[in-house]
Amino acid sequence: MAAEVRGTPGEVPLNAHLPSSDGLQAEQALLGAALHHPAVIDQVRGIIAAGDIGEPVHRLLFQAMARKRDEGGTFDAPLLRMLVEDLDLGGLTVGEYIGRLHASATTIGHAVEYAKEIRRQADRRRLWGVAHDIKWALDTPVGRPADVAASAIEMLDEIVASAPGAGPRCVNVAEAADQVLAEIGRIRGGGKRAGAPYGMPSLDRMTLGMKPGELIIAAGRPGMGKSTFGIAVGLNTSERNAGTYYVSLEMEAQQLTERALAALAFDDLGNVLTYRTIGEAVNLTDKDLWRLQKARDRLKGVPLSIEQQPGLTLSQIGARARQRQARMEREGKHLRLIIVDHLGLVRPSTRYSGNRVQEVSEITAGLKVLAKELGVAVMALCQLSRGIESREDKRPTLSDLRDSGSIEQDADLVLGLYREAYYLERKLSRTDEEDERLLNAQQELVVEILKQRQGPTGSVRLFCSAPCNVVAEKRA
Ligand SMILES: Nc1ncnc2c1ncn2[C@@H]1O[C@H](COP(=O)(O)OP(=O)(O)OP(=O)(O)O)[C@@H](O)[C@H]1O
Repeated sequence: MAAEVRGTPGEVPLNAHLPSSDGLQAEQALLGAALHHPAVIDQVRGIIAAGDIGEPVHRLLFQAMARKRDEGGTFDAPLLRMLVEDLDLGGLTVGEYIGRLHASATTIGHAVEYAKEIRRQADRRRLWGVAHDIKWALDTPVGRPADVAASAIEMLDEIVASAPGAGPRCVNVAEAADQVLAEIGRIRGGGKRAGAPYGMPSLDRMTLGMKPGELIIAAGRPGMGKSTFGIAVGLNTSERNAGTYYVSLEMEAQQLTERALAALAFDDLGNVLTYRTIGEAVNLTDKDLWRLQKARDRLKGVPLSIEQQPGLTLSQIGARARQRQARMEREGKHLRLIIVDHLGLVRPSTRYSGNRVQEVSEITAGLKVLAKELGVAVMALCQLSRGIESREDKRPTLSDLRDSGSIEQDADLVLGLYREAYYLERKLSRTDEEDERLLNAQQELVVEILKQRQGPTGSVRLFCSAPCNVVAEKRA
């Protein structure tokens, strides 16, 4: 059987991958208890999986027990002997070992505690694994320290992300109903709705805001205003003190901030200050500079963080979002919204390399899991397929979602963004009627609610100044 793990700080022991004696005892006690009461396996499966069990023969027995329970069956010591190969464990067969586990089991009362200890030991072994990898990388003078750190963060994050007890996995429906009624009472009493507002009343009314755990897809053709919309929503949300994490895979933080400043400096008195002018810097008047100062003051203390590293994978986004959430909590703020700009630029894992449909499915499913795990809304901006351009009616539909049907499946809400002015402006010759339509549509963004899991579809017409990155409620 396995030897005990011993290590001094700074030193990675050779046997770190093996369970400690505490871990071994916990595994033996748990399996012994399960041999007397198979339901113990159901009880602990929210805490441990077979991969958490350190001793290979224990893992084998746990897998056989779990398989039986999955089939709706039960087991006892004789049946288990038949289910696993009777290997020689060095002077003892598996069959004999099962007999010992059965005979030495004392109580089932502590099964959950045993499972927690097994889990703790498994996580310690994983931590040792990371430490070992770091040490190996340091001893080997190839590779960049930043890459080693990135991979270590990813592995550490997997330990954090898979930790049990992040939230209840299964709730009783009556208790859930109590929670719904309590929430109704809270909102009727003037409390804020859970989640994050778009800050555009007509869209908030149609959707009830961006709820925790929701995946929202905001889709449109290039130039249609996806980033404009994403930034406007991010600003609105964070200005209402709802923490927002903007993952900008396309734009540098500076460009994004120029857009944010233009949006905040916007007034509807005709003093146009575009983000392009801000970026150019040379044509700014004193008044413009004063407006920019005011806009900058509005951003003080606003919980909006911009991630500007391109080429992030989904698990890197997840790891950074968790760090961001922890940091915001420490600062007394709460992360409510993650915006990914845009979905097509999330670097896929190597798992489905080349199969774009599977890659996109993996990313959208992962974003949905992230939303649920962190209890925040995730909005992913997404490009629509070129097919629209050859249609007479260029308003977006669900079938224009490129690459994968899973976007539509995984999303709780799909918003199609459409600016008719974009197309009319580019027409070589316009009829009088089109000229009039252009006049009306010049400052309009239509948000088509193409799918809403918990509500109606429909469309919302918003005011939009694309050059100033403003999207807002239309004046009556
Ligand atoms: N100064 C300006 N004058 C006129 N139009 C502008 C100006 N600045 C930006 N725009 C327009 O605003 C739109 C920018 O939209 P945005 O970047 O939000 O689109 P997007 O859907 O995110 O596009 P992409 O997919 O190409 O990133 C573009 O159509 C662009 O032409």
